[in-house]
Amino acid sequence: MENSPENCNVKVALHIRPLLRHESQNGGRECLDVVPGTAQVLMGSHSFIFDHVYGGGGSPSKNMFQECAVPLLDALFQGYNGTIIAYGQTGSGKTYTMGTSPKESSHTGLMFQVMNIIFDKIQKLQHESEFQLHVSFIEILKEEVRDLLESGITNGNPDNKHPLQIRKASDGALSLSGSTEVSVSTHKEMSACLEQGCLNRSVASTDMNNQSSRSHAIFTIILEQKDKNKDETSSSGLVMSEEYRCAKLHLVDLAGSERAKRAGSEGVRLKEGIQINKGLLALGNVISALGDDKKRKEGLHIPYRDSKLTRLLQASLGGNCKTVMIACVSPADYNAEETLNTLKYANRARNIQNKASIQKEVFPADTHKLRQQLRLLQAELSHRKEAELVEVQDLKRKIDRLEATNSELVEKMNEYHSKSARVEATNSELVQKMNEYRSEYAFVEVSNSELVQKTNDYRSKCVVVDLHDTDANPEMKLRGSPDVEARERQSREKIIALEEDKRSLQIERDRLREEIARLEAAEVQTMNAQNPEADLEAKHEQEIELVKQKCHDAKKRLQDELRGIKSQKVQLQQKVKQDEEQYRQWKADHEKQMLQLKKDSRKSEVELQKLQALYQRQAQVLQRKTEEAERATKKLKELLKSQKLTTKQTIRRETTGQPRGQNRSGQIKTLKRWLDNELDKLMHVYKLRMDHENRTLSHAKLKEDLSFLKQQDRASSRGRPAPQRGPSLSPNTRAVRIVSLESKVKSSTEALSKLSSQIQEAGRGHDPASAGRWKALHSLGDAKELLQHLFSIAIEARRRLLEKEYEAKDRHAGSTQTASIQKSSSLTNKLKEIEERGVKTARDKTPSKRSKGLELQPLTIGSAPLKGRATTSLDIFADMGLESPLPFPESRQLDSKAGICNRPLKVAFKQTQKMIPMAHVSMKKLPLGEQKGKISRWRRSHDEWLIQFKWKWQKPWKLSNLIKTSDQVRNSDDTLKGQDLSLRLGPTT
Ligand SMILES: Nc1ncnc2c1ncn2[C@@H]1O[C@H](COP(=O)(O)OP(=O)(O)OP(=O)(O)O)[C@@H](O)[C@H]1O
Repeated sequence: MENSPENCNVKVALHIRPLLRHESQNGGRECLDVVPGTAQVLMGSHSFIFDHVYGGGGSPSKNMFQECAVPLLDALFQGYNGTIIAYGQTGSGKTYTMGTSPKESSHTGLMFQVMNIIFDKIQKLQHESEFQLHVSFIEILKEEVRDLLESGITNGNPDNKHPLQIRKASDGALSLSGSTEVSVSTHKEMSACLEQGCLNRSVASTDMNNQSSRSHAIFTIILEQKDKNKDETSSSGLVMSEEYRCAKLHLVDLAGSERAKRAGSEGVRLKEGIQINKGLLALGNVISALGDDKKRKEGLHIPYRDSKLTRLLQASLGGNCKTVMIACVSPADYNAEETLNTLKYANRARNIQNKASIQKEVFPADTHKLRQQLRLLQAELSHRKEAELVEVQDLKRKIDRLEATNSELVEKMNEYHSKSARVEATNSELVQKMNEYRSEYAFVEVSNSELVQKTNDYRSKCVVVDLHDTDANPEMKLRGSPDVEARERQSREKIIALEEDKRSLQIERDRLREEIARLEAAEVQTMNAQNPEADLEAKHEQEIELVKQKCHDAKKRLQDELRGIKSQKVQLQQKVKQDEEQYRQWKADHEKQMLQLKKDSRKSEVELQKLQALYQRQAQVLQRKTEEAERATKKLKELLKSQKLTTKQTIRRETTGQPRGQNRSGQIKTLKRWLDNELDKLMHVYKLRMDHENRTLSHAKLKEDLSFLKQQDRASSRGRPAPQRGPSLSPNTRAVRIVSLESKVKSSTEALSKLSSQIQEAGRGHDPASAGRWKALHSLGDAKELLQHLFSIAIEARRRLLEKEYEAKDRHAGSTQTASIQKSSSLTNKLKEIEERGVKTARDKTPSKRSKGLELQPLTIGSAPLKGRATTSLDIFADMGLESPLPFPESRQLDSKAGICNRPLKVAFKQTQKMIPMAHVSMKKLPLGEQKGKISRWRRSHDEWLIQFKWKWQKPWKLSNLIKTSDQVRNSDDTLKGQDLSLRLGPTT
């Protein structure tokens, strides 16, 4: 993924904010001085130099973006990771500088401007590259990493969310598992993410800062780009691979260090402050370790793992990143201590060396598509999840509502129950009262009837008394008695009272009746009132059942969908795995092809070198041959000269009349020498002609090969199927071979023309049928001597011919023998196999019969030498169905050596082969010189044939060895021949 890293130091800029109103009101004075026109800051006796100083007499703050952020943005588009870290005590202006505040004022901060530039750049470069942007926003609060873009966090209350885990990838890069990466395509979308995160960030008021950040925040912009012009296109037009650059820009707003006392923090704020200081301390330690040259060189441990903050900033501090640290300080003198600390750390951070490299990756074409697909699917999945979440929440809300209604109803029901109990109690009271009244009424009735009875009795008694009185004492009646009157009055009063009682009792009875009726009505009403409640209850129960059913259905549906999503996820994972596998496969194939190509090119190079060596050697051979031919021509000339001289001497002798018998033996010798010379010359001409013929043939062959290769080359360059003959060659090999063949053809043409001129020169005046050649013969005696000499030469030639015939016969017999041996050996092998199979079957059946197989061992052993012998060229020819042009007499040595039996005797006798005694080897009969000549002739022709064969069939790089050995043989032959020739020519020349 990465190319060679580039060393770059962490750039440090100092940002001095102005004195705040409350600071100046509290009598705060500025304690920092900036040396004008430089980036040097003085604080008391301390002096610090930074890369840039903004504010407080340094460069204006507005320059900060151009000088600190723009280079990082340029690097981001080149593929480098970048980080901007704002560091400093609480209230020193980090959030203000970075613009990580949800307020409008954040628009002056770096983040807002970074976004502007990024989208401007994308707009400008969109014709060259494809871009994709993602953002993530996290905070480290109380040593826990939290996602600020996760849905569900509101107003910095992420307590209900799980903290993110830091994971280390196989390449050593750290990542946050499960952090939200939002794809953004517009400035608005990105700033919305920033705003959302800022709102979710933990902020609280302290004595030092009204809006103090309680966490370290990291806003990451991930820029993926694909160069449109850098696709590698294959000949078929398919895109083979794509180059991707994926770089990240981290914008870090740290929480400020604070003193609990000055910040006035208690409780939660105090705990937060402790955690913030812990993280910053760890960061300070890392900066110290990295900023200390000595420690760094000694390779001492860097305590990245001491806090989450340092772990996450590991790449930015001493890693693969271009980093700018903005140290924010307050100029107020009562913050001097903290400011000095910040300056010290910032100064140390300048020594930190990062190794930034371009985050480049080459993917196969479909990876991009797959990534997009994956992204789409992930988006769809999250969309679905969200939709499901909404649905579930709806259902939950519904359930809550229903449950509330249900509880209300239950409450009401309970109320009704208690009411009805109360009513029942009242009812029973009433019933009791009614019964009481009834009993009272009954009693009243009884008393009433008693009274009526009594009244009636009285009345009747009074009537009886009156009648009696009137009858017995009329005077009394007249006078009237006071007792009777009193009694009468009493009775009347009694009656009136009773009447009165009766009336009141009747009234009471009526009232009670009314009361009873009312109570009965009330009871009926209560009964009626109880019934709707039950209805309502039943209704509610039904509703609850319905809702429960709905919930159950929804749950089931959700479970099904979840299952579906899970299976989709599994499928996706499998697909991704498959794609990865395919990619791996492709990569492996590609690497294999690359290796093969490298191997081929290496081979071609070696081949080229070998062919060059071969060419040089051929050139040497040609030169040698030319020299040889020149020597031969010279010799020929000398011979011609000597011949002319001899003829002249003879003529002179004849003309001067010198006595012939004087130097007879000398004359005869001269004649013989002349004859030998004549024969040699003729033989030389024949040899030259034969050479010419052979060379013409090989020249034609070379030309044919050359034209075929050229034809092949032309066909392959036009993309047409090339005509095939023999093994297919790579274009490089073919080109090399064409060049070598062309040079060969050229040299062969030159050699041919030289040969033909030599033939012409040597053949001039040497016609075998020419009668002029016998002019030197003057007498029959001379002729007889010459004839005798010729006869001995002819006899010698015949003898040689005969020997050759014998030799040919021997060879024929030898090859027949070899064939029969091979046949018998194959038969033996077959027999062995059959027997072994039989033995095996028998062994499988009865293990005791195993020994039988061992009896056949000699046969196997017998054929072993044949099998085990070294492979010769003859075997190769035999394998290929070819015959050697001159079979080497070694065929006899296949199974037997002179006088030595190389196989078990029994087997040797069984087979038809013969042992060849030493004396029978025809070569042994020949004189040493001739034998050498014969072998060397055979070897020469064999080698030539072999070279031709190898040219045609073998790999060219094996030729050099062959030619080497062939040259060696030839050189030794030439030496022998030279010796032979010199021996023969010695006395003549
Ligand atoms: N360069 C500046 N010009 C004017 N006002 C500034 C500047 N820098 C900071 N301030 C003001 O100082 C106050 C504190 O700033 P800020 O909140 O950015 O500090 P901080 O370092 O982020 O503090 P903390 O670490 O507590 O979050 C704010 O009211 C801010 O408006």
